[in-house]
Amino acid sequence: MTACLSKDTLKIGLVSISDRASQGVYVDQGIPALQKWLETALCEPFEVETRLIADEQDVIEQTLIELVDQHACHLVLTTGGTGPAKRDVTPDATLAIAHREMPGFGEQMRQVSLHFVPTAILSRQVGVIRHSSLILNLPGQPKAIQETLEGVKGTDGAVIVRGIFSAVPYCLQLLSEIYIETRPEICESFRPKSARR
Ligand SMILES: Nc1ncnc2c1ncn2[C@@H]1O[C@H](COP(=O)(O)OP(=O)(O)OP(=O)(O)O)[C@@H](O)[C@H]1O
Ligand SMILES: Nc1nc2c(c(=O)[nH]1)N[C@H]1C(S)=C(S)[C@@H](COP(=O)(O)O)O[C@H]1N2
Repeated sequence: MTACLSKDTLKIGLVSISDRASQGVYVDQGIPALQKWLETALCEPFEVETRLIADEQDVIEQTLIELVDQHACHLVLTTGGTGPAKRDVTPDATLAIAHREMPGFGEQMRQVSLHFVPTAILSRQVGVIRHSSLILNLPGQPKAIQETLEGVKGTDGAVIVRGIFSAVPYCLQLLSEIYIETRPEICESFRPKSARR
């Protein structure tokens, strides 16, 4: 296992955005799927702040602001509400509270997801920076969490299209100097040689 070198503990906000899960119509699978994937992929302990909320733009905005500004999450992952339906407003809320956009994350997620479903093009998911935090929208299907974070692999396990999490450790390092490593068999992360510790 790779040595964990960060002095600060990584703090991650996990936000499941679903009308029905938040009303108890079905059990939320978003937060458990996010947490499970992170436990598998990250080589070091991390803290989470979780929220299960309805598809209401003002509630989503306030939740993202709270997780970044009050809880100082280095990374916030949302799941759900990225499509074209009227109540799918996660990307709109994310952009409304963003300081800077990171278009590569949305582009790469759609690339990855097109290998799984032709309707991947319907996801309006975005990646943004607020202060020193990275916020990424993942689609709502629980299986989309692993797909987009980990990418597309062949039957032999070889990577066909890289998942977005490959770029997350270096992005966090550039934003807040936190240094995290991933387990390469799950998701190999990259940083320039000069940035490696
Ligand atoms: N938190 C969740 N837990 C379990 N399944 C979910 C969750 N969120 C979404 N799904 C599943 O993925 C599908 C697509 O997600 P999407 O975000 O578009 O939800 P939706 O159809 O707008 O409904 P809702 O907001 O009520 O979950 C849902 O219809 C549901 O089957
Ligand atoms: N990896 C992945 N991406 C996906 C999907 C999926 O199942 N897997 N579903 C697609 C569908 S059907 C829709 S409508 C959009 C938006 O989904 P959301 O509203 O659940 O966020 O995400 C797309 N992206």
